[in-house]
Amino acid sequence: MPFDLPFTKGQGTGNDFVLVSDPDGELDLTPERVRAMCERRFGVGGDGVIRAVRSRAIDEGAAALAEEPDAEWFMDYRNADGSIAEMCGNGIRVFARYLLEQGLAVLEPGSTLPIGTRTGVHDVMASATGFQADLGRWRLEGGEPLVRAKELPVARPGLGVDVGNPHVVVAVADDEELESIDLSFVPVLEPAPEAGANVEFVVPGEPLVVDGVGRIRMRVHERGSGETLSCGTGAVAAALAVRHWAGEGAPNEWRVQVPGGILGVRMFPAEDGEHVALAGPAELVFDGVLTVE
Ligand SMILES: N[C@@H](CCC[C@H](N)C(=O)O)C(=O)O
Repeated sequence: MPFDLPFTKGQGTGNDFVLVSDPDGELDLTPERVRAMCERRFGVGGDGVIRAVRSRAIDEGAAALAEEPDAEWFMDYRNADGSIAEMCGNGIRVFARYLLEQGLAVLEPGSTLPIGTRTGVHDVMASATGFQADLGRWRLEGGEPLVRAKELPVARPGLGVDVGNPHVVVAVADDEELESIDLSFVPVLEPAPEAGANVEFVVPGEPLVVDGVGRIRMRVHERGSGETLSCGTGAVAAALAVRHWAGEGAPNEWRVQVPGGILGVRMFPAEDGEHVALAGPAELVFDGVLTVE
């Protein structure tokens, strides 16, 4: 039986999402339904779907509650092709804005909102440009997969970066080369990571550092969504990769320019090792009601 599903459209630096509320975990979010919602001509349109579900209502939420009993809400993120992703850096800021505006959560000035995800609990707080999320620990993957992309003149070595979801960052020659890549075609990685990867094409700034802040330009092809105007975890991976390539003395603060705007990335020491935080805007655009088949 078709049923009505209220939704909110949101975006962060142009990475756009369809958000739905399902507090008791009753919605069967099949890949077909996600694809229909994200379809830009026949549906609402989006790079992904975000379901707000109470952590206690789903099995995956149990780990979040064990880590942080105050993580009442779980961000269930799906890519536009219906696949499940571990994490979404732009999505978590938009999710926080959604919870607050729906009256589902409260964020006192100076406090943090813990949000359950498949990569653990992440604290979100207000920031100058919108929200900042502590995305936790990260790691560089071994190996240098070769990256081929349409209109990229040569295959270039990439650097695998795991920020909860998988990324491969590849530096290209200059802005002209960055713009010329045709990301309507899926970049080819060799060897191909089993679970796929988001691929970030970056141009480090010249100069790289201005007033202590590193600068990067980036385009991205997202696993499960294609080229997007922005990828938050991708910006984090890009900053980590460029800092790694720059070596000793490279900054811990980065400004990443993506087609949809600017994101801030900051690495900082925490009790369990270095964490990385992502800051940027998060907007809700419109509300509606979908008829779901
Ligand atoms: N756009 C997101 C990342 C969404 C998930 C990604 N496509 C994946 O499959 O890992 C972001 O802002 O981080």
